[in-house]
Amino acid sequence: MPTYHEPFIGGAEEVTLELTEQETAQFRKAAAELADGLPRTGPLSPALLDDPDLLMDVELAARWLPPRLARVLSRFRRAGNPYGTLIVRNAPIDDDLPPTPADGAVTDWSRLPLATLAQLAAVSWLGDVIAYADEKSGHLVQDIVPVRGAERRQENSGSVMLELHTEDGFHPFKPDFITLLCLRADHERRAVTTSGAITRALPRLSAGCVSVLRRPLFRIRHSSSFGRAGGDAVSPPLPVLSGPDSEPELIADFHAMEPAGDTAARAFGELHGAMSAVLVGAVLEAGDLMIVDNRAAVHGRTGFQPRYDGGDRWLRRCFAVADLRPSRGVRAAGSQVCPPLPPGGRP
Ligand SMILES: O=C(O)CCC(=O)C(=O)O
Ligand SMILES: [Fe+2]
Repeated sequence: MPTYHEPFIGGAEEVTLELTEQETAQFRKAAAELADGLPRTGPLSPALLDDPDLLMDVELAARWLPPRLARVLSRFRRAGNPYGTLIVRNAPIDDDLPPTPADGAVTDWSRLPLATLAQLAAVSWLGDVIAYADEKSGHLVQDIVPVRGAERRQENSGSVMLELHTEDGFHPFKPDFITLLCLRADHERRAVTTSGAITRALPRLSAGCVSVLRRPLFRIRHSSSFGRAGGDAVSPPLPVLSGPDSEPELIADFHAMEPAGDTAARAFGELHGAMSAVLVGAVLEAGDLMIVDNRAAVHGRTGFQPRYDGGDRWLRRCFAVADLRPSRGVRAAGSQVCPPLPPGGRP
């Protein structure tokens, strides 16, 4: 009788940078100085972040990040690493965190200025921040929390195992980098954020499989929030692999991707097996910042048990693209937010 085996998930020590106390203090100082420049009266709306002057200030302040961190981020942007993943430990976050929001969004982040600006500062070393009106209200920094009733959804509001995926693989301006800053771990430390890099999976794939994965035989169903008006939108047929033989780029989603025909389905199954064999991951703790190169690796998460008691797992997510220009035709002037996808999915 076939039995289900949890995939082996390797440790992420090789890609982890643990900041020293001094480095955390230096990072905190840069974020705190930015926070001091924010309006001080009334609630701070997340929409405030979509402001070219503020993002410019963030970029300038990021020059004062600890040099060891800045170097690692800059190198990752330029050259990546074999895991397509970085974990920075001991990033600064706010001391007096509010309860984890039950409904999946914080509309006032006046108690989260440090975490917010620290994350944006780190992101500015990777590229330009980007967001999508279809997703989490277009917030540049988004709250990722378990939502009651959504437990079984293959989305970040769920708490069952989240299948490996490219983030927004169907989107013409998908992110190049995903950053996840943990404010609170799950109660039982069961939620392992995983990633699988194509360069590490590649040696396990047959030549036949690779050639099928390079053909446009794979469509992705849009996440429920995107391009909804026309019903269940799907992407045009895409190749899973593209680019150089030894270091290809990857778009894959083991929940939402539909291979066309048996040959494509077999190749996709082979890729899933290979990815599952090379996974690395970590239970993210408060102050852990995980960064995934969305072109080089897929990511996912093991299941966990939410309690909905205000102390649940809470990550904050922020995306970057290496080049903001390709999306200039769809974004409003001065905004980093892509408008809703039309029903067909293409702007
Ligand atoms: O919850 C996690 O660790 C990852 C969630 C995820 O895939 C995402 O927010 O994009
Ligand atoms: Fe994701």
